[in-house]
Amino acid sequence: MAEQREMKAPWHSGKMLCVAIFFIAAVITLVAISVVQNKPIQQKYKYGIVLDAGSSHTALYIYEWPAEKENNTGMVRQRHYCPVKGKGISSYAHNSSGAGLSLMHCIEEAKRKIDPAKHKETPVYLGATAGMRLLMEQDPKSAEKVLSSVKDTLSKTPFDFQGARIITGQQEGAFGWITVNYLGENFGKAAGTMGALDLGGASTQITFVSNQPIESPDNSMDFRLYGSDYQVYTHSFLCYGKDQVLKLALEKQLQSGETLLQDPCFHQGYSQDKQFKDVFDTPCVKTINKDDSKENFTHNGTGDFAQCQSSIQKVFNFSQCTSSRCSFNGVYQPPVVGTFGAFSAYYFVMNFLNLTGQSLEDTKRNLADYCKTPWNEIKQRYGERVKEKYLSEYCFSGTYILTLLENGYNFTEDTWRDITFIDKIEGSSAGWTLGYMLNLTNMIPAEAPDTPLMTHGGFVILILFLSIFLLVLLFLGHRFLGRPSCSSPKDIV
Ligand SMILES: Nc1nc2c(ncn2[C@@H]2O[C@H](COP(=O)(O)OP(=O)(O)OP(=O)(O)O)[C@@H](O)[C@H]2O)c(=O)[nH]1
Ligand SMILES: [Ca+2]
Repeated sequence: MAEQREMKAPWHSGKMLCVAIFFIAAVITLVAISVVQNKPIQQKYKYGIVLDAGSSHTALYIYEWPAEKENNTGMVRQRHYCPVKGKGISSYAHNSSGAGLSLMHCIEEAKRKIDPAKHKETPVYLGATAGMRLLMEQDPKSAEKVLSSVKDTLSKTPFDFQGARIITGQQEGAFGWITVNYLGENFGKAAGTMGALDLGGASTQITFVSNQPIESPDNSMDFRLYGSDYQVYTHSFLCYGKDQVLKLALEKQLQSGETLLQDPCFHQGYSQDKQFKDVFDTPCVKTINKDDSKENFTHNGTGDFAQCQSSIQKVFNFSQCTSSRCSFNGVYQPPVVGTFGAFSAYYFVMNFLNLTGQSLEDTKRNLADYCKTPWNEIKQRYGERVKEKYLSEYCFSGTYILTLLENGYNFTEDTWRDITFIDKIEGSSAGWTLGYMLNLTNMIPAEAPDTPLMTHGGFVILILFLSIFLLVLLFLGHRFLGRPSCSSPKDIV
């Protein structure tokens, strides 16, 4: 009996412990199950649409991101790209209603790509760049009509239309810089940011964080992003996109009133009759120094890189500079520093010419070889897969890119290595559109978002692990130590 009394107290406390453990395990398991059930494993996505109304063409981008992580860097990704058929919206100056209509095919595609239940909450933005800036300068009434036409079309879509406007060159540069650094997840990190080089058809932008104070307020933008302050140098050169520079270069060569143009930037054997108005019909070409009685000129190629470079240098003014240092045309620019991502036409051209990832010297040598290749050989080699207009211009465009980077922005043999020619980063195109949308939807916070101590998945796994651990503990306790603790009184006797 004495033995029985001695055993009674441990049996009672053991039973209590046993019940407590069962209770805790059950509660934890229930919590874990409810956590798993309440939060679907499948992410909920949000969408945003941006139309890039460029000078040469318009493109529609659909972006998507997990709804619960919209403030984290690198979360927004490009889901879909739709190139609008035909030319840019500024080409509809004399047929403005055509501008809105031209977007319909891509809008229909966007409707199919995005879940109809999400259409109403999906913002759509249109930003127009240098082509519309030039049209606004040349013919503001037509520019307004073109903008009204695209606004009209976009406001009739099921999406949440947020406006169609001409963005400034400064915004274009800054948002391109935000895009590449957002996709590269560079914000808030010690490693620093990447500069952005964008070459369009009608303008070109250079944007980077300088290691010197920025002398001109027009070229300076301040951002606080993810807890870090950035002072960015940016400049957009209107008329220095590759299509407009071609017109400037032709105009310089046509100034003598010739109707036969021997052009070193085109391949030997290339010969095309062209209209003077195609060269002079732009506000970028100011001097109208032609013989009005003649409509056409013959454009012949001679294929000489060195002469092409000297001819292109004439479109830059290197002589006037009122700041401590300039790029060209009297525009202040601090020395280039850090890495750069070069996209849009920089990529199209350098990728076609296979000139990415080479030293400046090799790039020049290879480009010189390409330029001196006769036109019929070029057509034979690439004619099947490349549009003839693009094909004829690669020697000119490559030479312009080298001249702009080396003589214009002052990249050297050394800093040339810091330039990467990029098309996409992690599947999303490099360009201003993503940065523009992130800004307008307030998705780039000034401060780094509070990171939860643990991800949702990690929390679920931890809870399950703890539950299993407690059950194992209970089993072991029961098996080896606690026979008395979780057994019936009969067993003890
Ligand atoms: N070779 C080649 N050129 C292209 C391609 N796509 C566009 N281009 C040309 O490259 C130049 C720049 O194109 P984009 O970056 O789209 O220019 P954009 O946005 O229309 O012009 P901006 O308003 O000045 O930015 C233009 O001259 C285009 O005609 C391509 O796939 N291959
Ligand atoms: Ca562009």
